[in-house]
Amino acid sequence: MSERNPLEPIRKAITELDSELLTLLARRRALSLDVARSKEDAIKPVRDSERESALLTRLVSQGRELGLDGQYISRLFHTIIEDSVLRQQAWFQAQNNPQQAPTTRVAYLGAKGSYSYLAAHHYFGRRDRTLVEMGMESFDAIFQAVEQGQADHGILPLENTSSGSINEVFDRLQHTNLHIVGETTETIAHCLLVQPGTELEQIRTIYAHPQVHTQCSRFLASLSGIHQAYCASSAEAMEKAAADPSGSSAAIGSERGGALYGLTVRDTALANQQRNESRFIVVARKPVTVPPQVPAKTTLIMATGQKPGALVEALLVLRDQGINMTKLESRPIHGNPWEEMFYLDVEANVQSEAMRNALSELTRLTRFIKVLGCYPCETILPTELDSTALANDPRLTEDATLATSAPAVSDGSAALYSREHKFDDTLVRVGKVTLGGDAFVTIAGPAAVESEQQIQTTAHAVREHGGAILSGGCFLDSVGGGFAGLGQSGVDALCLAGQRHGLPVMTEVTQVEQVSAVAAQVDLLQIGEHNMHNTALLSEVGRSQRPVILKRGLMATLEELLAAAEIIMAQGNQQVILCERGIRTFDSASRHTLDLSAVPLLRGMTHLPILIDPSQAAGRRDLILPLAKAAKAVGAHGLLIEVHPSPEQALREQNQQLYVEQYAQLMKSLYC
Ligand SMILES: O=C(O)C(=O)C[C@]1(C(=O)O)C=C[C@@H](O)C=C1
Repeated sequence: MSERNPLEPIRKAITELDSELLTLLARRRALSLDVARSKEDAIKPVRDSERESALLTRLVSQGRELGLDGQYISRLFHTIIEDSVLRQQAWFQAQNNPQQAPTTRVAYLGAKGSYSYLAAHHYFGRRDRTLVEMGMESFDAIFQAVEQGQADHGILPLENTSSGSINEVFDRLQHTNLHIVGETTETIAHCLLVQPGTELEQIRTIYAHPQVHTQCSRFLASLSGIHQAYCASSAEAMEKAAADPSGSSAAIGSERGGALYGLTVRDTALANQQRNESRFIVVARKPVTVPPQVPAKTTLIMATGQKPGALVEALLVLRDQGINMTKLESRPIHGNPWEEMFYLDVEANVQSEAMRNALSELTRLTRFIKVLGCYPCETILPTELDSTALANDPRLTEDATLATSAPAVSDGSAALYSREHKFDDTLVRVGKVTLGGDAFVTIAGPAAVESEQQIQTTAHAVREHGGAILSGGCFLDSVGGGFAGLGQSGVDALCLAGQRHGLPVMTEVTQVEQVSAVAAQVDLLQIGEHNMHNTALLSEVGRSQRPVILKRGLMATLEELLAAAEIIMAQGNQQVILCERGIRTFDSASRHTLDLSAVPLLRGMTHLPILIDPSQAAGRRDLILPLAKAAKAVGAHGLLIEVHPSPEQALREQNQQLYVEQYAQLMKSLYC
């Protein structure tokens, strides 16, 4: 114990500060309800992105002055604002539906601690409603309990980011008179739960719900000699693991659920996908109305009949009314082989004029149509603070008129990359980042992922100074004995760093066999200059559904680069981003010669986005800043920048990776 710095008074001070923070948070929440009251009078929407942006920008800069990093501030305030939005929405909803009782009987799958149980508490907790819990054995029993009046609400999982749609619930929705009255999206953090003291090697059986099996299939496949047993719910799985007298059973479930059964966490993050989320719907006998201040979602089912173009015609109705569709799912119709029922989620209030028009038109076009419910949209996407949005983008859009006559492919039709095939610029979405629009996007990271620590530190710097995507090589050429990359463990470390720092991630693939596994993990793939002519690799990436950066070969003409892009696109993948990274010329003053004229030329020849990689072109740090500025000036859509926490100790490319301070300087001069 330190006499000079005794612990207790410091802890006391922290406890007092934390209490103050809580008081302030409660005051903020009360104010947000005052805002709701004011918006009710003015009929203003709950969400105001401009206000959020202004608020966050000020908080991030104020926080920086106090030594707090921007990522931390924006994450913290997203949670606070999300609470504010959801509380306001719940308040509006209660105003609009005053008949709601303070207590509600909720039917959910499984017993205490199941994911549905947690979702029910989360959803109704926001509404200050007291729950009478009714754990059920099946989805059908939930529907029946609400249909027959034993329960007021049912909560049902509808889809999951790893395992997809829950067909049983979709199918049962075809045959119920219940209404969807709400939704909630929950993070499903699967943990391996055991009795206290049980070690991994003692486990003989793992219990889990079949959906959970699917979501954790990769983790489960990595185990050998362990019996994997299915359960009707995660709660039953936990019950079984807790009741095993030998203590050699484990369950997959949530940490909070496990605690209810006296189980402890042995392993975490078991799901195949980093973002493992489930969307639940809430059903009731009576529909609710959603006030105009609250963003609404409407779910409908329809059968269009089997004439050509029937579905397209129906979807065009939505487009014509300016209604955005967020989900389209099809399920067989029982008794009508090969006929499909379509489920649609649209961002519209059923009482709005657009939706009323759409419904009356759709009634004319479909064989069957029914609104399953209109309810408040509770997926609150964070307002992203994009430093690029602050930038004054001087791109030369008129250069698109440089279009050369579009080349054709062998059957005479226009090449897929050409402006003749598609005149408008392609926008490629990578997570929440858009490449190819007006924004100038910087992708940054080390030449190679060297360790977890190195990529975490770099990710922090990339994010803190406004980088949009984190990059890092994992499979590298080792010509001349250089560092060949960490392979799969590098990809894992890169993804973890991206996840922690809220950045999508990009890495290069060099062999056909890597593509499907890497594409399942990262947000953006890259084909390096040495592989621009590797037709097998181009085709394989073309079959994947990940966007891909295609780098120009050292000795390739622009037409050859575009021909390589065509190979990818011909396989189905239209999300190709081109990258100029220097070509071989007679002059060795810099490693390669950055061909900046490629940018305006390519902008005429293709609709695909174009990036510049000044790090690889120059091969030396001092040229990166001027070349990056030039890239922006000639109309590139963004940059690839190499940055390393200590470049002199880098395992490769020591001369071209920026120091973090240089990277910060570069970002400042590009964006501020
Ligand atoms: O200022 C408002 O309009 C609010 O509703 C408050 C608040 C917030 O919590 O700060 C919440 C939601 C809006 O999108 C913007 C800000």
